[in-house]
Formats: sequence, structure tokens, C-alpha cells
Amino acid sequence: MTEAAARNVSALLQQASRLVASHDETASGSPVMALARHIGRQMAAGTLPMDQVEEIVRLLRDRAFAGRAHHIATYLDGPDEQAVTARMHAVARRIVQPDPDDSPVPIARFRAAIERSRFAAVFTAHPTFALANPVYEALAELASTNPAAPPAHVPSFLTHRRVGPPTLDEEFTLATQAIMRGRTALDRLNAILLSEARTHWPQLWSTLVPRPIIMTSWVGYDTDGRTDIGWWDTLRLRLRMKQLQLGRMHDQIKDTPVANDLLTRVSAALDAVGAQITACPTGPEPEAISRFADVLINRSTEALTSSNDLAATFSEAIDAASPEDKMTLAVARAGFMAHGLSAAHTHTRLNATQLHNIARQRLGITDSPDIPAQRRALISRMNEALENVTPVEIDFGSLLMEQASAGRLMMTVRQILRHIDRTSPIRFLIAETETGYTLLTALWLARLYGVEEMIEISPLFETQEALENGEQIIEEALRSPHWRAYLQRTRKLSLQFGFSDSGRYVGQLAATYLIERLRIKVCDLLRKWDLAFVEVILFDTHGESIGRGAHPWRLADRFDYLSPPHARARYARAGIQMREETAFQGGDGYLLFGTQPLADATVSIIAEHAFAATPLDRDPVYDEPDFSADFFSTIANGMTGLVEDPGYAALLGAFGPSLIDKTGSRPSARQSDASSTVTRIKHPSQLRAIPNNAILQQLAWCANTLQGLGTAAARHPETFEKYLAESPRFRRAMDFAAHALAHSDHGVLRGVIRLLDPDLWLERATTQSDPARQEACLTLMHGLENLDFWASTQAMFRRIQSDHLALRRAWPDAPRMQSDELLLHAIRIALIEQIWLHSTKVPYFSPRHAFSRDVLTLKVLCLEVPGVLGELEQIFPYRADSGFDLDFHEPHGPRQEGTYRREYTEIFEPMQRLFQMVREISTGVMHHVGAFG
Ligand SMILES: C=C(OP(=O)(O)O)C(=O)O
Repeated sequence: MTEAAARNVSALLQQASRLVASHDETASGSPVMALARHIGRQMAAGTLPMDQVEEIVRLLRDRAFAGRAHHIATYLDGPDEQAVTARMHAVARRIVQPDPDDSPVPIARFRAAIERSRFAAVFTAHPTFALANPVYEALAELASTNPAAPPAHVPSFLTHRRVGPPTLDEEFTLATQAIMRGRTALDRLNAILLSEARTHWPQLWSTLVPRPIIMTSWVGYDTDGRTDIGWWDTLRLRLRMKQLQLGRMHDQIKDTPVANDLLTRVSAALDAVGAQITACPTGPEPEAISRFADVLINRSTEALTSSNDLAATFSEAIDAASPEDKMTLAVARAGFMAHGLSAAHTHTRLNATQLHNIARQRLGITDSPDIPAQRRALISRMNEALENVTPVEIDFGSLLMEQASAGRLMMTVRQILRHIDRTSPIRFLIAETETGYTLLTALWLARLYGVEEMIEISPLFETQEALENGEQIIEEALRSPHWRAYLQRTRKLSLQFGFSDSGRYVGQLAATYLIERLRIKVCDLLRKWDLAFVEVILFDTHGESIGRGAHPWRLADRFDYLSPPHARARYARAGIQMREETAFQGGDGYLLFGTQPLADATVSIIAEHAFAATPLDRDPVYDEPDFSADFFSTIANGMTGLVEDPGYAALLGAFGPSLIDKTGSRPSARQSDASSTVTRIKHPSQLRAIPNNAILQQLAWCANTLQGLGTAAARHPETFEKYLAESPRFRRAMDFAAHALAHSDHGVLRGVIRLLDPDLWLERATTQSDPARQEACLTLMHGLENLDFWASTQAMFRRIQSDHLALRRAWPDAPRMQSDELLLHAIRIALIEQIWLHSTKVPYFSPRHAFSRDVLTLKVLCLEVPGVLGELEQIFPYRADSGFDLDFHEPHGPRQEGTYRREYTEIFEPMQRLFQMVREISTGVMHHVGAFG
């Protein structure tokens, strides 16, 4: 860093620290705005040139990056090799000997404990791939070195941003790299479980096939709200998973001489699967599909269609192996049998409306499931359909012709189960389920295609309606004899809870309370319907950030927060088996599997959680259910009020979306079958949860974690304080609020809102003596008047701030944003102002298509800078076209090159650089928050 930049950054940091120290919640102006103004003036005066700003931003970003690396290490309690091994051994010993003063359990009990999958890590492609891949890698590497403090030196990258959003294939590659590390960590755990067994049961241990923890993926199979994944993509990626699984096993056993038969079989299967992948179509082309069908179907025996096909050969090889090879083979078998013919299990997903569509098309059911009064009739019609349905055989031609997306997905599932892997069940997740009718429709469709026994139909509870009425939804289905028979046969009930969608509507803290309540009610329901023998699979799709339900400080706490010990104990007491599943989401979540030491540490903590004893511990918060109900419903009221506040949508839609890069192949808005895209956000539901939350983080107000909390705390100040100190469950929830407060600042939010206020620009125009500058401020004032964000955002700010003041009164020592982060925000406000002001210097141009001067102003105010610069490049071409150098069959004459070079160097290029820094700051903010979205 240059000396001048270093001087500037230290002066700015001092100012930011003074702001933090002043704790001035009540200041009527915005101190952050004052800092931003100071930066802006220095930039305009040239005492803080752009290259220094860039240096300062990178410095602050790198410090945040170092802090994040350290945070990941502490999140995993230090990925230290010895500690991880010790943790895994302790788990194994506890299973063998739950009571250290008693003798070991019989092998049958040990077998029952480890041969049941009790936890799944689900790798999802949620779009949180916010950083460039080498930056993620560096972050994981630094975290793996287990620094006792944030590292002093970090790799210097010009930018932490991606070049562009990842494609589905890239997401798949990143997911499978993480999954493979997870599998290696599972092997390590399984080896420890087996060696512990060997010391107790030297003759029998090698008959054990542990699978307590498994890996699962939905990358390529989750089609909820996206129309860009064709069934051929799903099949191709599913075959790739098979190839990875077989290849992995091949490598594990290739040096064990007794496994020759096995190796020959696996090599042949790999050849066949390779050919199937090569033949995969890339679109709905009948001839290509017919060729694919030939290879897929006619080589399926060679490619293996069940892991059981290898069971006998595996056992023979293990029996014949040397003691050392026995362990190698037993571990390989465990991983293979636990996952079937895939590197990870398969979760597919679609939206409830897609199922309703197919029922309308095929069964003529036109009533709307959204109208409660019509549901009883709908359900009875679906029961009739279930009664009368006759399974149909399909081929790829049927799939090719199918128009309904739900039909296509179920047929794809059928083809996987028929030709790729017959014995591994497939999860069928249904987003936005709000009625039991949806579940019965899925069952009807599964029965139609003959896959009922092999799919795990799972509602996803994520809307407010679903969280509040989840038990009625399940009971609606349970009243159907078909649904009960389905549960009895499969002996499983799968449920999914969406933490971020629910959190953004009712508030993150209220959502987890509702989810916990629902979990307990499901336990009661199963007993009521004599289905306590059914295993309950609870899949939590939380993300890595607090806004998406991830505990901010420790992975162990994250598990206890998602799945509170109290609820687990209720299941244990009712004798109901439970499998927990938890999401590791694309980009951020894969970091916890980003190197082998991190993956090992993560799996060891999962193992500790999965085998933790579940006594019905006394947590005082459960003694006062009235307090919890009132406290969390006050939060829900506060948040639902905010969600409906037009100022909130205006805030999210103003320039928030432009602060973040596109971070995945999934669109930011839910798409429907009849896809439509939203231009201006009128309601938060027009955004998906991740961008919604990411925008809040960038605007420095984690509203979805904080809103309503102040009012709730103010209603019960003493109880609030008491539970903060005494209740682990309550304390964990408040850790979310603490983290949110550490990364929220009312001054920044106020600053952003003030920026959108035409009054501010009028005031600035009034104080300007330079007529050009005055005109510039007035242009921005008019533009903001047209956008009309100001009145509603200011009203919304009053709502937020009054709740916040109540929270600070109830919790005076709650954390605050620190100076580095505050300074990043202040710089960004200054940069935004500079971009806006530069845009007013664009010379007159006649409107081109729909792009006029007014449109330019509006788009720049919403920071749609790349699009605007693209248009301006057409209007003011400043680059010579290489075509001008062609031979035009006369002597080469002069070219009027660079006509608009001045505009380029004085307006467009600075705007471009400023905007790049605006987005670079976003990566710094993300490092502080510890996640995207
Ligand atoms: C399931 C969720 O994510 P999404 O629906 O955005 O995939 C959620 O966590 O709310």
C-alpha cells in the first residue's frame, strides 16, 4: 500500500472508530453520512484519488477475509487433526459403551446404532457462489491452518468477485469436490467405528456395514422455480454421480489382491456408465434420445443397477482378505452400500403449483387448492383418483412428449429407478406445500408411474401459512388411507423446513420457534395415528448465514439450534426414530468441506451431534410456554408488518439488487412454468430468499433477524434478561440477534435512505455556487422524485428504528458494527454518490430505442451501471472498430477515431471503476457477515 493511501486509511479508520465509540443511536443526522460526505469531498478535490480508494477497499476487504478464515476455523472448534481423531474415537467408544461404568453393549445394539442412517449432509446448489473459486480455495486453506488469530498475510487478489455466475455444470463440479471430501471424512469415521468394533468383537466386526452419516445432493435435480434444467441434464448428472461412486470404489480396492472379481465387475460397470454419459442427449432431440435409450437400457446390467449386485462378491473378498485389507474393504463397502450407485443420495424438488397443474390437466381438477373451503372436495377427488389409478409403463418417447413439468420430473425419477439405480430411494421435495392435497397429488403421480415404493415424498414448509398450519397439512394427508398405507409400507415420513423463506416472512427467530413447535406436533400426530414405528426424516434447508438460519458461531450450536435437544428428546421418549438432514449450500456451505481437514472436522462434529444423548434436559424457556408464544409471535407480527410495508419493498428494490453479483445458475426470482420476470420489486415475495437476505446485509440492516425483537423484548424486559442468562435455547436464538446487530448499523441504513431522498439533493443544490454542480444535484433530485422511493422508505425507517431503540433499551450491551465494516459502508455511499454525479455529465443524446436521458437517470439511480454503460457505448462509440482497418480499395484515409474519448475517460471509465469498487465492497461486507444471503 502506498504511503498516501496508508495515511488516508488510518485517518478514515479513526473517524469510523469515533463513530463506533460514540454509540450514537439517537443522533438525528447520520454520522455515517457525514463520513461518506467527507470521503466524497476528498475524492472530488483529488486528495483521495480513485487508485487510493481502490487500495483502501482492498485492504479492508482483505482484513475481513482474514477474519473470516479465522472464523471458519473457530466455527469448527479448530480443524486440528488430533482433536478431530479424538472426537471421532470418543463417539465410537460412546456407542460401544454408553455408560463408562458399565460393560459394552452387545454387537446387535452396536449394529443397530451404526447401520441406520441418522444424519445426512445435503449439498444444495443454492446460489451463494459469491466469490471467485480461487478465493474460496484460499479461504478454506487459510481456515485449515487453524490460526489462533486472523492471519496477518492473505493472498492478494485484485478482485474477490467471480468473473461471471457459475453454470450448473460448474456448480456440480464444486459440489462433487466437496462431497468427495465428505466421503473421505466418512470413511475415516467408519474406519474408527469398525476398529472400535474389532477390539470388542474380533470375529464379527467385519460383518458390520456402518452408514450413520450419509451425503446427499440436489445439484441438478432441484427444479423448483427454474426452467433451465432439462430432464436430460438431470439424467446426465445422475450418471456422473454413478461414475464418481464406481470410480471411487475402484480406487479404494484396486490394491487389494483378493478383490479381483469385484474390480473386474466395477471396471466393466465404469466402461458402461462412461458410454451412457457420452450418449446423453443435450436437448429434446428424438434421435439422440433414442440412441441414448439404447445405451442406457441395453448396457444397464453391465453398468449395474443395484449396489446389492456386489454384496456377495464384497463379502467373499472381505472374508478372504488379510487383516489389513479386511479393513480397507470393509470401509469401501460401507461407503458404497450407504450411498448405492451414486456418490451421494438424490433429492429432487419441484413446486407445489407444478403438481396442482398436472392434476388439473390429467384429472380435470380445476378447483384451487389455495382456497381452504375447496380443499375437502379436492382431497376426496384425489383419494378417488388414487383408488382408481392404474400404473402405466413409459419410455423415453413419453418423457419427450410430456408437457407438464411435474410429469417430466416423476418420469425422470422412474427412469433413474429403472435403469440407473433400482435400490436407492429418491427424495421428492415439494416447495411451498400448503395443503395435504399436494402430498396426495404427488402420491397419485408416483403410483401412476409405478415408483410409489421408492420415493420419499416430502412437503417443504417455508411459507407463513405452512409453518403455522403444518400439522393440519400433515393431518389432511394422514386422513387419507392411501397416504397412511404409503407411510406404513415405506416406514418413513419425510419433511423439509425452509429456514430462509420462512425467516424472511415471519422473522428468523420466530421461524425457528414455529419449526420447533411443528416438529414436536408431528411427533404427537404420529402417535395419534398409530404410526410411531415410522421413521421421521427432518431436513432443514438452512443456509450459512443468520438470515438463513445458521448459528453464527459454532457448528455444534448450529445443529442444536436447528434441532433443539428438547424436541429430539421428545422423539426419543416417544420411541420415534428420527433422521436429521441439513443443507450445505452452494459456495458458502461447501467451504466447510473445502479441504480435507475441514471436511474431517465437519463430519466429526456431525457425528458427535448425531450420537449425542438426548435427555429431556430442563431449559427454563420450556417452563414458560406463554412467554415463548408471546415473544415469538410479537416478532412475527413485527416482521410481517414490515414485509407488507411498501417502503420495505422499495428499499429492497431501489439499488440493493445492483450491489450484488449474480451468484449462481438459479434465477433470483422464482420462475413458473409460464415464466415471467419481474422488473421493479413491489413485494419481497418477488425475490427469492437469498438475494432478499443478501440485499439486507449489504444495506447494513439484517431486518429479517431483528425486526420485532425490540418490541418483543420490551414487553418482557425481565424475562428477556433472565432467559438471556439462563436458557441455552433462548441464548442460541439471541446469538443470531447479536450477530445481526454486529453487522447492522442504523446510521448506514439511514444514510442509504437519505440518499434516496430528493430533499437531500435539493439541499445540496441550494448550497452549490457552481451552476453545473447545482444542475447535477437538481437532475438527481428530479430522478429520485420520479422513482418515488423516499416517502415510503422514510416511513419504513421509522418503523425499523423505533423497534431498534426498544431493543437497545432492553439489551444495552448488545454488539455494534465495528469500524472496518462501517468504513466500507461509508466509502460505498460516497462511491454511489460519485457514480450518480458522474452520470449527470453525460452530454445530450437523442433517445435511442427506449433509452432516453430520463431512463438513464433512473437506471443509474438504481445502479444498473453495466447496462447503462453498454447503452452509452453504442451512443458514444469510443472504441474504433477493427473492421475500419479493412482494405477499402483506395489509399488508406484518416479515421475520426476516439471521437468520444473525453466522455470515455472523464465519465464512463470512472463510472465503471467506481461501480466495480461498489461490488468489491460487497465481498468485503460478505466476509464480515461470514456468508452471502
Ligand atoms: C428451502 C429454502 O430455500 P429455497 O426455497 O430458496 O431453495 C429455504 O431455506 O427457505
